[in-house]
Amino acid sequence: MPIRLGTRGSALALAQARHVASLLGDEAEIVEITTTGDRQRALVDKEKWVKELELALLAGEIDLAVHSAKDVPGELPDGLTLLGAPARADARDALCGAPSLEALPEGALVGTSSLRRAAQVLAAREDVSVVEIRGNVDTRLRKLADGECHALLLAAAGLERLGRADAADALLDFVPAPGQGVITLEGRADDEAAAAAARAITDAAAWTALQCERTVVTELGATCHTPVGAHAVLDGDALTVDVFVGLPDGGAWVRDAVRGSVSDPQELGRVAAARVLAAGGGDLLSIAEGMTAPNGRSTSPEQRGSAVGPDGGGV
Ligand SMILES: NCc1[nH]cc(CCC(=O)O)c1CC(=O)O
Repeated sequence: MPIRLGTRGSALALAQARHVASLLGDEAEIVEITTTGDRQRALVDKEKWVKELELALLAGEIDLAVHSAKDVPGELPDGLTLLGAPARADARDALCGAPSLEALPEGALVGTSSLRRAAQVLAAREDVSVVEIRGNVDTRLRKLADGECHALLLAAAGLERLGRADAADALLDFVPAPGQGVITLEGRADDEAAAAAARAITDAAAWTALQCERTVVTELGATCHTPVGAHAVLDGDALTVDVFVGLPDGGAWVRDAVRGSVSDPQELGRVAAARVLAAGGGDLLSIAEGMTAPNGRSTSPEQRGSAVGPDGGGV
């Protein structure tokens, strides 16, 4: 029996599924999951696409769901588990339309729908305005070309996988989203054959980093309403995780990097989250949770503060 890989039908999702299929070789088959009316009604917006694949897994229609790891929520449904991840692509955020953040004109419109990217671009350049640019990667690049914004923030990994790496004019030192650049495989907890297939194409560094970054998110109690970044990097026996928590308007943030042993990525995630919470990250998370404006301009200027954090670090 071939391994059935479930994927969404977007260009990025299909590119990721084809990549996984090529790693698995002959025994993989791609099953494109299209949204059925009945199922869709039961689902909430943000997690819709991940949930759709999870329902197909639970129904036995597919054996492995192929996801962008950063879109996978912290909590998985009973009976499902993450089984592995192939080697990570570039985890960084890319700037399209300008050679650097410094080069953006005064008051430039920067397109993103990510609170995390908004928080970090506004922390670096408080004069710019964040505009919500939605749609798939090609749609967003077209909106940039059409002049709807001066520049666009996108994941370098998504651009690469779509053959559009040329559109990245700079790679930023923002803290990436947890799991950014990682493709992860989800399966049924009792499916040994699927687990073995996922294990065979798993890259230890990507998988270790993902465990650490996902632990940071759950320990922070972060949601999709809170700007949070976490990026773990292996260096021999050491694992370093860089964590960012901020307000969507860039007015205050905490960034801290913690180094630990590669042997316990979850423990490092717990330590890093505890440090960030102790440095004021917990307050930022509660304030951010209460802010609703997607462009991050819902707070008064008085709430703008200076950076805090154990390292007093900057973005
Ligand atoms: N939220 C959409 C999404 N999910 C994964 C990627 C890119 C691929 C990756 O990060 O692995 C993107 C596009 C983007 O953020 O620019």
